[in-house]
Amino acid sequence: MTEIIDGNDVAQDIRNGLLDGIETLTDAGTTPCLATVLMNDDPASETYVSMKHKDCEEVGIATRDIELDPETPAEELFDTIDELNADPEVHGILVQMPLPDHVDEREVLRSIDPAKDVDGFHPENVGRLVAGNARYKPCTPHGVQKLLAAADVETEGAEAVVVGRSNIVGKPMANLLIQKDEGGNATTTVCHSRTEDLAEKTRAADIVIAAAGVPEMITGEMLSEGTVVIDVGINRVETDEGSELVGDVDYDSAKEKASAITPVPGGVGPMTRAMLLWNTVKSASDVAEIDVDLP
Ligand SMILES: NC(=O)C1=CN([C@@H]2O[C@H](COP(=O)(O)OP(=O)(O)OC[C@H]3O[C@@H](n4cnc5c(N)ncnc54)[C@H](OP(=O)(O)O)[C@@H]3O)[C@@H](O)[C@H]2O)C=CC1
Ligand SMILES: Nc1nc(=O)c2c([nH]1)NC[C@@H]1CN(c3ccc(C(=O)N[C@@H](CCC(=O)O)C(=O)O)cc3)C=[N+]21
Repeated sequence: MTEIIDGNDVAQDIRNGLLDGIETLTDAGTTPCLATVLMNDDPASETYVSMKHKDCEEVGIATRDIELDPETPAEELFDTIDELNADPEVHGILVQMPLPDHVDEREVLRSIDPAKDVDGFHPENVGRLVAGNARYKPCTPHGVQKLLAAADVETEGAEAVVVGRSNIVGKPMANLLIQKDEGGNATTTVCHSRTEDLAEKTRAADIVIAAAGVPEMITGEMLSEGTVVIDVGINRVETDEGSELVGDVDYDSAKEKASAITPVPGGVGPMTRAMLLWNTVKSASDVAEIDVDLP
């Protein structure tokens, strides 16, 4: 039987596991607070940001909701980030990607106070992650680690294949998998668009993590029996019945081979949001100098 790993369930467990810590911090006068900055008109981004706010509300994390017109001069975005950096009540800052073309994404990531960079995208935090001294694990790869742990998948000694090498998913995922740490110690191969024979790599894997942004590209035919399949992809495709959300994995054929698999939606997506809350609580706990148990 193939185990369907339910990301909504695991994410709910994470949120529940944060409640005590949030209460402790709030009672001590430090209510964790996440600020989001949205500067694009993409309806999907608006949906994700509003889901993040709803999650925060559920667990008692305060929020700031900043929306800038996509035409806004870059200077104004930097002023906004500076204000949030300086605001002692704000513990996490998330600037929703993508940004408009006239805004330099790297400059934005550098401008966020690394202590409030709950995405973990600031170069200082990227460096710390690579050096094995992470301050914030990036939310999506961290969420994948939690999903694997929840499904009792042993990463130590496993052959892991990550499909995709982006800065937000593929690279940090591979970094976590090779860490000498729980949820790491995997022998990890990173594949990308120039990989010669992808199917040869995925067939040799115990764990396949698909983050290519190509709808349903990983098929059952590319997998060996018993592989654990984590589908990070979120692609909106048009079908005869209207628009539909699909992953990077061809779910039906992959499910025939996999020992465990994540669905889309309801897999990695909710975990990304849960780990954002996790990082925000960690930030508040660091500021308050109060240790709280994190799930
Ligand atoms: N569930 C969640 O919470 C999140 C989901 N996502 C989703 O995950 C997916 C990946 O996102 P992201 O990393 O930002 O995407 P990017 O487009 O930044 O990166 C995609 C990567 O996949 C590689 N790739 C593209 N086509 C192929 C191919 N045919 N074979 C092998 N590798 C390929 C690219 O290679 P190259 O470098 O050579 O171009 C690149 O490294 C998207 O569907 C996105 O929507 C993203 C963030 C969070
Ligand atoms: N600074 C920044 N940080 C991000 O973490 C970030 C970003 N920018 N830009 C966009 C991507 C994408 N992303 C998702 C988060 C949650 C779901 C999610 O919750 N998905 C649900 C619902 C999907 C739906 O119904 O639309 C699911 O898969 O079940 C999806 C995608 C975070 N991103």
